[in-house]
Amino acid sequence: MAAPEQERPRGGAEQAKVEGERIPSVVVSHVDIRYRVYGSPKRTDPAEEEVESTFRRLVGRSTQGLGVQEVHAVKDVSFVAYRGESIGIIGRNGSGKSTLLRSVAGLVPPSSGTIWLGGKAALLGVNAVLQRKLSGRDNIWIGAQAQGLTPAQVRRRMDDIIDFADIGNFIDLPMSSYSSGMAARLRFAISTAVVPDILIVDEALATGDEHWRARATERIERIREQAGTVFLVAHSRRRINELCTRVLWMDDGRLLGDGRPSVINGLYGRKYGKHRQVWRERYEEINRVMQDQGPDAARDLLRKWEPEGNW
Ligand SMILES: Nc1ncnc2c1ncn2[C@@H]1O[C@H](COP(=O)(O)OP(=O)(O)OP(=O)(O)O)[C@@H](O)[C@H]1O
Repeated sequence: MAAPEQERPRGGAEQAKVEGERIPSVVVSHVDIRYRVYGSPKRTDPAEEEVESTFRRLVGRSTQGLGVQEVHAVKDVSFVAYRGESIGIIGRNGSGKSTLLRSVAGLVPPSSGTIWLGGKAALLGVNAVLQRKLSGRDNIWIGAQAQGLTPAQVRRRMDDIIDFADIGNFIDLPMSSYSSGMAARLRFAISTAVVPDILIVDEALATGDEHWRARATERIERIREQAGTVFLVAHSRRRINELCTRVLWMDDGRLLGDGRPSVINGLYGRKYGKHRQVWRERYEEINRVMQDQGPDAARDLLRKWEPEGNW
């Protein structure tokens, strides 16, 4: 793995002295990512944007509008991640967290700048592709082999993966019959069956009950201990505090802060204050309602909070 000019270590023994035994796993150097979009202009009110983004994510309905524009989602971001770190990404909706991590996973090419990886990166996101028409068991076959396991290895690990996903008899039904929480659990179980060098988790922990969260947390912790690097986007600062050794704070596409969770979360809380916290809690509540009662109930709740919204 090459290092970019400005971050190039002095090498050999000198590097070990300077950085201890830290081994870089991801180097992101001056990365910019732009999307071309067809639609209405971006909302500027944070509350509106939050509700809209949540709604889009939950019920999959896109907003309509005219015109072509460019969204500059990630702006000149640079950092180095090391093996053994678990790094939380925080920032308001639309600040570029997912885009940055999708780019680290190789799914979105940077418009400029460079990303070096010291190993294989696996994205464990809400958008990971599984086959909805196939059963959970079939998806394990395909998904685990796609991650590099041999058929014999999949056979050996099958029970463990099924056990971890904890979806009972649904394992032999098509995934189209799964609740979003069940699908997320299966996805998580498949993605973590192989310990990747770099694991990227995008909000997977936001779905599910306390019991599931505890198990998922334990699994992430185990992967982290196995010397990989974990990136985590979560909408709860408590989760980030529990799981991460370092936090990157994205704001309007830029990397605004990088440091220990206690320090960065403190700053973040002061910047966004109470209003922000209210919407974070609402976000979690709407996720729960969506999962337990479905999209109609979620829409009712959104209407109650934001009567002016177009739900
Ligand atoms: N596929 C896409 N096409 C066009 N624009 C996109 C696409 N994905 C994201 N964007 C835009 O890029 C910007 C950054 O979005 P991104 O999803 O990376 O932010 P985020 O911080 O992860 O947000 P959230 O917390 O809502 O998930 C936003 O303005 C978003 O609308």
